[in-house]
Amino acid sequence: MKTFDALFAELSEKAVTRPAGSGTVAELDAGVHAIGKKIVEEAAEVWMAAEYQSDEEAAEEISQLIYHLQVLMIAKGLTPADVWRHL
Ligand SMILES: N=c1c2ncn([C@@H]3O[C@H](COP(=O)(O)OP(=O)(O)OP(=O)(O)O)[C@@H](O)[C@H]3O)c2ncn1[C@@H]1O[C@H](COP(=O)(O)O)[C@@H](O)[C@H]1O
Repeated sequence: MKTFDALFAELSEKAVTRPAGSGTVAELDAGVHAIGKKIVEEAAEVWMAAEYQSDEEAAEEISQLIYHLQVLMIAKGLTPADVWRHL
């Protein structure tokens, strides 16, 4: 099972190596404005799934929101430690 840190390491490497066909690379190239819109969209899907769908579907939407938040962190040059220190 993938952890937050493992996904962040994988996405960070893709941002550097830029493999063909990577959705992460495409999203990074689209820029912070586009990533921000994706985050808002995924956050709404999390809300709807939590209120009206199964726990499994809610968990899947939460995983997608985490993914897009990580892409935004990488686009901004933020590390998990930059975030954790505010918790
Ligand atoms: N965990 C994820 C992940 N979660 C969500 N997503 C993206 O977020 C989108 C969410 O899709 P939705 O269900 O909201 O459907 P959608 O709105 O129709 O999607 P789009 O039309 O916007 O693509 C998916 O299409 C994926 O592009 C993810 N893309 C990649 N990963 C993981 O990131 C890693 C790197 O991926 P690549 O960069 O693509 O190699 C791999 O381990 C992947 O498993």
